[in-house]
Amino acid sequence: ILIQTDTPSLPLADRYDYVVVGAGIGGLVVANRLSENPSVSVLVIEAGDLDDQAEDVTVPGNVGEEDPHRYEWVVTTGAQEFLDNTPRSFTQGKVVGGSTITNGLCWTRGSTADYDAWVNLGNPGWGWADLLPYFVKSETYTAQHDASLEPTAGASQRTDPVVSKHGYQGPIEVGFPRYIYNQTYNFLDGIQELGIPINDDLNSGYATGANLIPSSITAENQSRADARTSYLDPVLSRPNLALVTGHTVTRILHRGDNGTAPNPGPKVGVPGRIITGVEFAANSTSQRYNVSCRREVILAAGAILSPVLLQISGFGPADLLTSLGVEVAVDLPGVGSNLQDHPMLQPVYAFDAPDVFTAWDIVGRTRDAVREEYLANRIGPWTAPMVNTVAFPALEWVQDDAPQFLTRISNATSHLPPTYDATLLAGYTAQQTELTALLSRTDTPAYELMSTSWGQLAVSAMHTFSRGTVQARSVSVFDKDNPPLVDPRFCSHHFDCDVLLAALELNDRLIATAPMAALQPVPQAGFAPADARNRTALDEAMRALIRTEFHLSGSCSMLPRDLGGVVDPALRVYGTRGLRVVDASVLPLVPGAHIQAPVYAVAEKAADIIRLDNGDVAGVHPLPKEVRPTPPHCAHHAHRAHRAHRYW
Ligand SMILES: Cc1cc2nc3c(=O)[nH]c(=O)nc-3n(C[C@H](O)[C@H](O)[C@H](O)COP(=O)(O)OP(=O)(O)OC[C@H]3O[C@@H](n4cnc5c(N)ncnc54)[C@H](O)[C@@H]3O)c2cc1C
Repeated sequence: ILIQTDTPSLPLADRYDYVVVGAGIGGLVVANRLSENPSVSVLVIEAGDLDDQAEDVTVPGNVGEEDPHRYEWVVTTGAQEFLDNTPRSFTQGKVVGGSTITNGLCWTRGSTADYDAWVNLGNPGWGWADLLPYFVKSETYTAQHDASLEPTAGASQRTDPVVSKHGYQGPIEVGFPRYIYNQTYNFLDGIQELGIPINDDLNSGYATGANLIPSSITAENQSRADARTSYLDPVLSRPNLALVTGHTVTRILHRGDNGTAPNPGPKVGVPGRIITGVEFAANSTSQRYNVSCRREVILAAGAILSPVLLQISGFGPADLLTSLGVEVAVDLPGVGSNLQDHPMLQPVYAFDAPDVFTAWDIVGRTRDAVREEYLANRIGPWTAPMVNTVAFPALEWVQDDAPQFLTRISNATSHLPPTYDATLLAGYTAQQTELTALLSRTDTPAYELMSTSWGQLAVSAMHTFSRGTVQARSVSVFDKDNPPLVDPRFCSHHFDCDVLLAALELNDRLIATAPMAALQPVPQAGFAPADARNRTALDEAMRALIRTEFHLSGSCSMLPRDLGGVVDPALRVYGTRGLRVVDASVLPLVPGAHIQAPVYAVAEKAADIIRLDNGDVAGVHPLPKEVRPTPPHCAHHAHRAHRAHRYW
C-alpha cells in the first residue's frame, strides 16, 4: 500500500506491529521480510519520494556523470583540519531506495577476516560464516560468461566465481556490463606487472587482487538494481505492508517506566525504556502524526540520520543531549561516535594516445548513438559503470617493509574526538588490535584502486584508524539553519594518509608499466612523476583532494556497551525495549569493501533475528528452499558483449 506525499489526510491505522524509519537498504529489506507473514503489519515512513526511474540514475554509464541532487540529503562537514582545513560535502539518498538510487553500483563484500573481527569485538553470530548465508540470500549473481571477454592476447581478465559463495535467487541482481573499454586490459596487465594478481572472485571472502568489479545491475536490462526495485516493488501490493513517502520521522516516542509494564516489546520484564511509536510530519509547519507500534520501531535512517534521530529522541551522550535541551532517556555515549568512512581521492592520468575511446567521448552525436544502442539493445558503453575495474592490494604487496610500516600505528588515542569517554576509548583500543591484524593479512586489502575508462586512478584507504562524529545541533530535523554536524576527521590518525601516499606511489609505478604507458597517461597537476617522488608535494596535493567514498558507518555501532556500543548483537538499542537499528550505522568496523552488499546481508540477518525474537519463525534460517543457492545456469546473453569501438 503506497501512501504518497500529496495524500491530503493519511489513511493510516493507529497501530502497526512494526514501524520502520527510512526506506533505504536496511528499512526495505526488513520491511519485505517481516511482511512475508500476512498476519504481521508493517509501516515504513520515508522522507523522500518514489523516484521516476529517470535515465540519469538508472543507466550505469551515467553514474558519476549526472547530478541527482533531487534525491539527496546534502550535508556539509566541519573544516577538515587534518587535510586542508576546508569542509567536505556528503550526500545520502533521500528517496525510496535510499542511497542505492544514487550510489556507484560497486558490489563487494570484503574479506572473511573483516567479519570475524566483528566477532572478536564482542558480537557473536556476526562472523563471515554467519553472514555468508545472508550474502547468498540477498543476491542473484550472474557471472561474466561471454566468450568475447575471455583473455585476449596479453590480457588476462576473467571472472570465475566460486559458485557456492553466491546466490542465484535473491532479490538484488548483481552482474557485469556488456561493454568493456579496451583500456581495462591495459590496467589489468599493468597491475599484474607490479605483483598484484588477478582474483577470479573478489567476493569469495578472499578479498585481495584485481579484476572487473561486479555491479548492482540487472543482467538482462543492464540497468541499476536498487533496494526499491528489488525489495519493495515486488511486495508493495501486500495488504499488510504500508509505505508513507515524503514524511520525515521527527522523534521516537517512548514511555518513562523501566520495562516492567505489559508488553509492547517481545521480552516482558527486560528493563529498558519502552518504545511506543514515532512522530512524523511532511515539513516543519505541517500536521504532526503519531503512530504506535505493537512490537518494535526499526530505525533505518542511515549512518548520519539514525544517530541524529536517536539523539533528539533522548538516546545519546548525556552532555550533548543536555546542551540541546533534550531530556536524557538513556545515556549512550556511542551514539554518533565511532564514525568511519573510506577516505578517497580521484586523481586523473588522462590518456593522450590516439584512438583511446573513453566515457569522456560520449558527447554530442556520439552520445545520441550510444544512447540509442543502449535503449534498443542494452549494449554498448552505457552499460559500463564509471568504475568497472579495481585492485585491492594487501599492504605487503605494495609496501617494501610492511611489518616496519605497521609499527607506525601507535597505541595512542590522542587523535580521537575530545568527546570520547572511557567506554569509547576501550572500544577504539580493541578496534586498533583488529585493524592491525587485518592489515597484516594477504587476503585483506590495505586500500582500493579504482580505474575508470578515462584514466582516473582513484584510491581509498580500506582499514582506517581515524574516527569521526555525528552530532545533532537542533531538536528539529527540519531546522535548516542548524543541520547536524558531521565530522569524519579524515586522516586524524596519520596512518590513513600514509596508506594513501603509498597508494599514490603505486599509481606512479603503474602508469610507467608498458601496458599503461601505451595509453600515454598525463597526470593531473600535483601527481606527475616529479611530484610523486617528492613526498611533501604529493602529501599536499593528496590532502586537498581527499573526500568521502560514501561508506559512512559505525555511528550506532554494534558493540558491547562497555566498548562504546549502541546496539547489542540482536541490534537492540541498549536501555530500550522495542527499538533496533538496522542500517550502515551498526557496522562496528567498516569492512574493506563498498558497503552496500554488507548492509543488505546485515539487514537480511536482522530480519531473521527480529522474527525469531517475536516468535514469528516460519521461513527463518535455515534458509527456505526457494532461497537456497543453486548452481548458476550458464547465462545465455541475448547480446554478445561488445569490445570497445569508436563512436562518432
Ligand atoms: C553517492 C553515493 C555513492 C555510493 N556508492 C556506493 C557503491 O558504489 N557501492 C556500495 O557498495 N555502496 C555505495 N554507497 C553506499 C551505500 O549505498 C550505502 O552505504 C547504503 O545505501 C546504506 O544503506 P542504509 O540502509 O544505511 O541507508 P540509506 O540507503 O541511505 O537509506 C536511508 C533512508 O532513510 C531515509 N531517512 C533518513 N532520515 C529519515 C527520517 N527521519 N524519516 C524518514 N526517513 C528518513 C533517507 O531518506 C533514506 O532513504 C554509496 C552511497 C552514496 C551516497
